[in-house]
Amino acid sequence: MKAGRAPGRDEQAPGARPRQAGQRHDARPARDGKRHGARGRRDTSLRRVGREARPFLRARTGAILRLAGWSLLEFAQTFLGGFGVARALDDGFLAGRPTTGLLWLAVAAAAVLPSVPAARGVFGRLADLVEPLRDGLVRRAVSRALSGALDRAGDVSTRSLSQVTHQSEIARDGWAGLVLTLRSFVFTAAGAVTGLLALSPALLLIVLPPLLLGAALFLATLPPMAARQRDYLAADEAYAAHAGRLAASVRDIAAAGAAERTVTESRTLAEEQLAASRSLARWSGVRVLALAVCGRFPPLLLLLGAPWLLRNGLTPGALVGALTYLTQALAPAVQALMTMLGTAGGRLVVVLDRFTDAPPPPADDPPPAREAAPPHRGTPVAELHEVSFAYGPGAQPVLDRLSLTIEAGEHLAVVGPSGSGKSTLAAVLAGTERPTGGAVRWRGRPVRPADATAVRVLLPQHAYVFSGSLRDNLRYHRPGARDREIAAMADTLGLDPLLSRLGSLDAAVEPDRLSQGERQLIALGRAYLAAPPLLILDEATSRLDPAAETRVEHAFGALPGALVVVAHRLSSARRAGRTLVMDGPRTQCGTHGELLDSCALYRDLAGLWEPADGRGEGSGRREGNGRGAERGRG
Ligand SMILES: Nc1ncnc2c1ncn2[C@@H]1O[C@H](COP(=O)(O)OP(=O)(O)OP(=O)(O)O)[C@@H](O)[C@H]1O
Repeated sequence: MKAGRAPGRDEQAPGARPRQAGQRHDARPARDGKRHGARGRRDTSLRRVGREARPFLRARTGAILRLAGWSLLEFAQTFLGGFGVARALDDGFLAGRPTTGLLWLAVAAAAVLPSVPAARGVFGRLADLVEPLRDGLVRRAVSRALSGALDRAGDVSTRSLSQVTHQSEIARDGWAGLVLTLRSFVFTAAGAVTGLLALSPALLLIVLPPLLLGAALFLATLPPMAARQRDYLAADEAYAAHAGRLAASVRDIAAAGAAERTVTESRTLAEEQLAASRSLARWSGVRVLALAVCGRFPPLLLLLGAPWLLRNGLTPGALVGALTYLTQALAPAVQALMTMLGTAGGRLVVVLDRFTDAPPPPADDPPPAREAAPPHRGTPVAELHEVSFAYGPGAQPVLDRLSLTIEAGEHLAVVGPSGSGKSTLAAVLAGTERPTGGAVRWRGRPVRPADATAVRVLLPQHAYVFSGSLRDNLRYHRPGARDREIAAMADTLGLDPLLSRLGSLDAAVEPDRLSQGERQLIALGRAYLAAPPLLILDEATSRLDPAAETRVEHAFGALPGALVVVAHRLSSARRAGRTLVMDGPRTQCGTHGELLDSCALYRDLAGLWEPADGRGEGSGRREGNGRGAERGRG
């Protein structure tokens, strides 16, 4: 048999590993209801961040007031900038008094001078607001890592390390930028509006509507942009995690023949990332529109309304002063604020939410969840209808119009000489090879890759075991399996000696230090815990001794699903209710007794196997289900 050509759930590469118990950040959110889910997350994340921000800010009221004090200089500078220009024109140059004009210009210019000590003061006070945030975040990440280390190793420590180093720095820089920009905007806007009011209240009639409209539009884009930002980060993280696992498991993927599925998964993740970035870009477009309305429309409207304003008593100096406020102070401040809120602000909320997010629940918290409801005995689990298969257009068919029904509770053995197509049949049944003719159905429905994990487990000869704890290896298909279920499984399948040798379920599994038989036992153990509707063992017990194999097959035979065993011993075929004999495209199906009577190839195989099995056939014609050959072509 070709080991690992047909990947089953056990043969999934780490890139396809199911979610571990307690892993809260689902790297790849389901497409269905994705928006809905994102909305729910965003609402709670904003609320969570807001709830934690309020006491933080309350405790730093003094620092905020000191920062505001230094920022008053910015207010004065803005106010004098426009007002000085207006007075210089009206009272100086246009009134024929150039000296007065120059003096007012000097006043406007002098207002810039205090900006140097003001910047020093602002940055000094800024530290009082920013450093405590970072210290608090680092403290939180460290304590989370310590409690995580007590519970379990793994994801938590990786996440905490990123929080201590990278994410806390992003939060600190984002928070510092937000405070600086917000403060500057508030005092600049206040200075400009006061100046406009001082020059002529009518100016506000023209300037305020576009400013307010743009601000409203911008605020409306914030929640969806935060959600898109979060989706994008999640998609980015999912892709990065997938790529990281791929890099570490290229050999496993090749060994398990999971390349095609891995490529499909990579493509899906890349498409999700692309969709998230496109959506983010669309909202960025709306934000640019808001910026334009806010920053560019007021000066434009002022110029358009200039004749009306001048007719109604506005002086030319006041008009130029107002333009100075709009173009030199307000527009840059609005632009800086919106850019800040739209980029670093969104990131800040997302990153802070990671810290406010509750830590993952303990590993055993989630209730054990079977991946599929147990099938009713006797209902068809897998059906082949006139199935043909060849490895290439000109190649000899390996399967030729084979029809076969496998029912829940049934135990089917597949036997045949080397190269007769047993592994190919296993792959076609498992849906990893598509038939070139005919149809395969699972539980009455055409095979869909999306159903694969819920329907079947295919174990090849070479078992896939990964570095990690024994518990993680055994719970690979059922992350929620409890320790007592694992213990019961170990008892049933005969894993206890291996468990004792390794020490405990927490023991680290080093695949290279396990024998082939031990690896097979681990793979069989996780398949038993998963109890899938269809279990296909493609020589998956070949490295077990006959007694262990008997124990395992009896245990699997008692499960409610269907069991298909590519047998390499006569004893294995005799245990099955039915046996399918493959001889290239020719097949024959029947009970052990029927086949001994009617199938020369089976008799030959039985003769060859008997000595190796170490026991005679005796009168061992077991009762099968008596269905006989279903479809063969001789
Ligand atoms: N990937 C492949 N490409 C082309 N031909 C293949 C491929 N895999 C198998 N075959 C051919 O298909 C036929 C059936 O192979 P298959 O592995 O299914 O037989 P088998 O009964 O499982 O053999 P064994 O018991 O030796 O593993 C053989 O002739 C084999 O050479």
